[in-house]
Amino acid sequence: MGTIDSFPAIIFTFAPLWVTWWLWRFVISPTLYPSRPKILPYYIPWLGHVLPFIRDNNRLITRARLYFGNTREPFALVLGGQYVYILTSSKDVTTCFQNPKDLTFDAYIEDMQLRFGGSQPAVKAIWTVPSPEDLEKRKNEGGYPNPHGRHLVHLSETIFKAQLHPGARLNKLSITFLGIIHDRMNWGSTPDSLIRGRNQTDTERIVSLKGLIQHALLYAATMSFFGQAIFRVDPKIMDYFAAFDEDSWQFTYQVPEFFSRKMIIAKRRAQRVFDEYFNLPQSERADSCWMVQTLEKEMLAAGTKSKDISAYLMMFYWVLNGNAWKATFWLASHIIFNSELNTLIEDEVRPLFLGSAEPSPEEVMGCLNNMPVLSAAYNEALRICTSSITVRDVLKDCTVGRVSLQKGSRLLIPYKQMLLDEHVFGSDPESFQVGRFLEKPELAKDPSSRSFGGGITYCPGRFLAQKEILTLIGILFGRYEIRLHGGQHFPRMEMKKPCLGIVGPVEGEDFIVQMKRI
Ligand code: HEM
Repeated sequence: MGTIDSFPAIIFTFAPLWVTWWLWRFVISPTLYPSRPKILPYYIPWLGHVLPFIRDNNRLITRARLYFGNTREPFALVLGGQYVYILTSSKDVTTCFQNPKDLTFDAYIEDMQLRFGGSQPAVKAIWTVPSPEDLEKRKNEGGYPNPHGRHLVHLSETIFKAQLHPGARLNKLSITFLGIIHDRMNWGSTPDSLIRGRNQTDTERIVSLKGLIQHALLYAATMSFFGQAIFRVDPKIMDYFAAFDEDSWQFTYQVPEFFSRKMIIAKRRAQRVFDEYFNLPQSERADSCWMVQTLEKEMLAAGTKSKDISAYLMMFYWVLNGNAWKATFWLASHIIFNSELNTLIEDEVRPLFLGSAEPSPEEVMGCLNNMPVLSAAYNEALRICTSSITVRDVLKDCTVGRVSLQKGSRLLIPYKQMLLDEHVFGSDPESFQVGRFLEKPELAKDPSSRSFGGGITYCPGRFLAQKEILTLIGILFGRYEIRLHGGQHFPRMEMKKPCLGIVGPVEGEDFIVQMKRI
């Protein structure tokens, strides 16, 4: 009874407060401070837009963009009491990338390192700028050149680039990486678990497209970066990773353990493999790539322990493997689903494999780079399936476009907003149409085409990613005849789970294909 009586009292007390708050926030304040980004109205103070953001951030951001008249001016959301600015115009994004001093990535990456299992002292050590004495000592020990005296996090960015940007080191790694893809795509290499059926002479099979692609790319990446030893520690490393990756959004959004047990168990298993791997003597891991060895040496020299090195490199393993197989899966699916495109791609890639001798991975790669339909399909597939978001923290009050951003806020760049801009990519931007890039190949260089991000966090793996994706597609449609096995609907993109990279297919959805040797 008392509760019912007090209900109107609560309403009468809080309603005026709520109305005052709402008017201040969404009417008075924007009038007084017109240069600040406008905030999308919301109803519950502090919580703000948290729930719709987690449910489907792209839908919320699109709603906000349209609410503000589709001007693509920066606007703000409120997520758990924090202002989060959203950029949706390529011009503003370019401005943001030109200001890495005020708009930084450091706090976000530090937080990720801690959550990935790095200890406080190790994370502190890798963020500490080395003293001149330490630099001199490292130089004398033959450490990786550090002329600007960078702390290890920024030094590792230069190490990523030294391995992954075009040059001798990338060439060496690519020969191993692409060679393994060629090998895994051999008829005899497909694991039985991926084969659903075969004819008597085993010249035709029914296989899971997703399984085939995921297996070949994860295996090639794991082996070429970390060598045999990681499989000796535990041959199931790829399974643990795949199980973690399936629900890795729960990790990003810090979903409590009770609701994310499957992901947490898979992550722990994968992390244990990395821990044991980095505990092995280095001589047993001599076939790992230059970058892994160099990062390990630099981290040891900075005083970090093997467990912290393992946490850092497991984070790298995630970016290495989280996106490429998904992009390849979508590209292959679109080719298979569209018979006209299938024929065009086959016409382009088949001649590569018709000779009596098997072409070398480098020969194949050299040719794949110059195939207009394949190139257009690659760019279109990336455009459609990208859901990456770049995060920056506003360290100092600054201006982007016509609005001023306040120190202490966070800024997000959801690339999907630009990749689906019909003013750039033409009508019906959500549909897959190879013609967009076939007719205008220069679209791939448009500032709105940013599947690999930009600025200081511009994906250093983009060159390798392109090589692995094109190689796998080239072999799949060049060596084999691939057709859908019976009527199947096109696999759906997983839009219900938040995603910060390339979107995967809905759990359990796949294309089951007939694969025939030619
Ligand atoms: C289709 C495949 C891929 C896509 C779409 C992709 C996309 C991206 C994006 C959007 C970022 C920037 C994230 C941000 O700004 O916070 C990024 C960062 C990064 N990517 Fe990729 N990536 C792919 C494959 C790869 C591969 C194969 C590697 C490694 C060989 C790799 C290594 C990295 C690294 C190390 C970073 C962090 C860079 C830094 O913070 O300095 N990526 N990637």
